[in-house]
Amino acid sequence: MKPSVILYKALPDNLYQKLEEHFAVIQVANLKPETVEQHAEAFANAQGLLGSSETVDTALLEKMPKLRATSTISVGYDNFDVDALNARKIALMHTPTVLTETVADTMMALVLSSARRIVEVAERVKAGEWTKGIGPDWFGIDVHHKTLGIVGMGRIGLALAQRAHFGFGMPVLYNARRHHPEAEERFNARYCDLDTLLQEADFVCLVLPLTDETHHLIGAEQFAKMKNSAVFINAGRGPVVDEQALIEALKTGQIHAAGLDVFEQEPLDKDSPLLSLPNVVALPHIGSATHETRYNMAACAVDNLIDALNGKVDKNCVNPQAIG
Ligand SMILES: NC(=O)c1ccc[n+]([C@@H]2O[C@H](COP(=O)([O-])OP(=O)(O)OC[C@H]3O[C@@H](n4cnc5c(N)ncnc54)[C@H](O)[C@@H]3O)[C@@H](O)[C@H]2O)c1
Repeated sequence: MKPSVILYKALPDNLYQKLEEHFAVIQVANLKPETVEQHAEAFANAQGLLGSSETVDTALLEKMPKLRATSTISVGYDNFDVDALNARKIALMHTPTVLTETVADTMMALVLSSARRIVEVAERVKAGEWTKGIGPDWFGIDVHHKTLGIVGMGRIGLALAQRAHFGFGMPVLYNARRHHPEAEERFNARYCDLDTLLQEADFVCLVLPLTDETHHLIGAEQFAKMKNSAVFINAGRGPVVDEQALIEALKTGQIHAAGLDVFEQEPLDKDSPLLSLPNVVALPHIGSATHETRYNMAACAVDNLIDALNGKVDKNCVNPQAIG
């Protein structure tokens, strides 16, 4: 008999079929308690779990006593209780690498659109305000040859450094938990402590995972250290930044502008002050959201679940040591 798996995200037809070749698939809309209640038997029998974005905590795991592997269609996995998975030797698979270049593109788009006010001025053109030659109230600030600071020099940070260095002639500073010789050799990136990066960078770009250590890593004290001309970019996870402090820094001119793909609460509240500030570009968490990349992530997650339920956790497994 094929192992049962719960799928909580829509998949392209061919990937759904592939999953069905290996498993008995039960598709559900989400992982909310009422959904779990409604499909209690399916959850009780499931050995695998595949989807994205929803919270996987001890309460859910208790409903899934046979679970052996979870596969998330994302690289970030802060929505999983990893300690609880480890305690039960449940594999957690994710999709690094396939989305790296696309997220770096999104970050560069945020850098450019925040500095050059692309969204704001395009809206003014659409509103019919371009009635004569433009003046300084339409101007932005330069990107090329400015200093780009990357907080979190991992896969995506490296791809961003490549774009900044080769594409825009930007000196690159970075802060991470360890030195990154590849970034230093290929992109002439300079390692520095966080305070130095905040003080020296014209663009402060965050692409960090959300952990206990990174929660609210950037708050009032950190914004105070940035240049008044600094542009702040966050494409990692919203709660890495104290959003109230960010709003204050933007309102008071402590920093120049922000480009944000992630927020403390998602979807962002329609009454958030961030949405009425002209110096903010706010995106709906689209870092990896292209047709090609989202397909590749889903395909990777399907392969990951097949591998994990066959005992293969040498690739794309977050917790191989816990599986034993
Ligand atoms: N906006 C989006 O749609 C989107 C898409 C993909 C990934 N992400 C986020 O980006 C994160 C990074 O992805 P990645 O593939 O580059 O991961 P990665 O693991 O390759 O890189 C993470 C980097 O952060 C560093 N880091 C971790 N904790 C730190 C700390 N306390 N201080 C300084 N540096 C620290 C690590 O050393 C590493 O260099 C993901 O965890 C995810 O949360 C967002």
